[in-house]
Amino acid sequence: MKIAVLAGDGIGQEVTAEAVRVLKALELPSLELVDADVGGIAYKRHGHPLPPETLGTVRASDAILFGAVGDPDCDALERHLRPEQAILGLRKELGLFANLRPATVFKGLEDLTSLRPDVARSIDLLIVRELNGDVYFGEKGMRTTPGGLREGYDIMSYNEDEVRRIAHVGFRAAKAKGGRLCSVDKANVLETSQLWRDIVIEVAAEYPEVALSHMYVDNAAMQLVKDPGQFDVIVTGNLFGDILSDQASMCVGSIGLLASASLGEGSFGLYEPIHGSAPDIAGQDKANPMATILSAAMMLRHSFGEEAQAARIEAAVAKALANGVKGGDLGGNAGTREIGDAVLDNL
Ligand SMILES: NC(=O)C1=CN([C@@H]2O[C@H](COP(=O)(O)OP(=O)(O)OC[C@H]3O[C@@H](n4cnc5c(N)ncnc54)[C@H](O)[C@@H]3O)[C@@H](O)[C@H]2O)C=CC1
Ligand SMILES: CC(C)CC(=O)C(=O)O
Ligand SMILES: [Mg+2]
Repeated sequence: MKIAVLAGDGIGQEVTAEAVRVLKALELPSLELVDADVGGIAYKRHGHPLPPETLGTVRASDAILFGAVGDPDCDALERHLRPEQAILGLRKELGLFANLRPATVFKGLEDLTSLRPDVARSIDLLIVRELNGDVYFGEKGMRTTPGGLREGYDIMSYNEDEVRRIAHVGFRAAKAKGGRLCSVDKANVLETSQLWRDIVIEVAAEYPEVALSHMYVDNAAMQLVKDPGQFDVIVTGNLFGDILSDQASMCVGSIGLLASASLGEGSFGLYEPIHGSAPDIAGQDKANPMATILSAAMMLRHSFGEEAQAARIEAAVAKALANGVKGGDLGGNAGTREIGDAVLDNL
């Protein structure tokens, strides 16, 4: 069980340290953790946000525990040198095309979400976000219009195989979870989305037990706060999934609670909180590490088949929250380390 630990920038360092403490406390006999630089810190040390040494470490590992990348000092760099390219590069390079982002409200947090408690109580959602395509990976650049204006462009595209493989992930998840799959697109405007919808409908024929629906992304954003309980699984593209999952985090209380798994064809996976490096609170012991701790649980489940250990971590997080251990993101005053301690105490 060799895990590459890529803590990255800002609160990535702080939250990953707590997840590592939790993993070590499980005393798994074969656990091996190897640190590697990624993001802005890697750029500063090695001249690249995803140095070859880091890729080497990752390729020799069974899974990645990832913190976050992003550093305001690096925002003026050429795009290929910016910290965010590291996470995009890892996802693409390693073929991690399926990003699972569960959003479930923990018992006792129903009053602390951005929704009315009776609405929040119903949320038990999995967002399946495509991670290797869409506008994030299309041709992009700056050009000058015939009229002399500067123009930025980013090409949005999906080919049918890319849609088909993520559709299968969505259908399988929906089958396991409760039977409803909602495919979110913008087929009323975008050709990319029209193909997405056509292919999802094709794939649906293989999953007669799954109730498939389609929703435009603008409506989905609204429905997510109006009645999140209507969704079991949402399958959507890279951009829409990125946005809707940040929104879903506030339906369960905080972005500091949402974990994720990025998977490819095999057991290898990258596990990270859905949030970024949060420069506004970095280095202040204010970050909630629970999303990263829960990502470590997803890693044990998906990459190593350690269901009991994963459930143990999840139960410890739930108990810590039920005991009132809350960071500033949930209106409490527990620090990052204190939250980590509380999870450890409840393991
Ligand atoms: N996967 C990754 O590494 C990601 C990296 N980023 C990068 O992170 C940097 C900051 O981006 P933002 O748009 O500000 O998004 P962000 O997710 O870092 O922060 C958004 C807001 O949520 C708060 N927040 C985030 N995580 C929290 C936690 N664990 N506990 C308590 N509060 C938390 C922050 O303080 C901030 O107010 C940028 O450079 C961005 O590109 C953003 C998202 C994902
Ligand atoms: C920083 C971006 C590359 C990605 C992002 O916001 C995300 O994956 O949630
Ligand atoms: Mg995001």
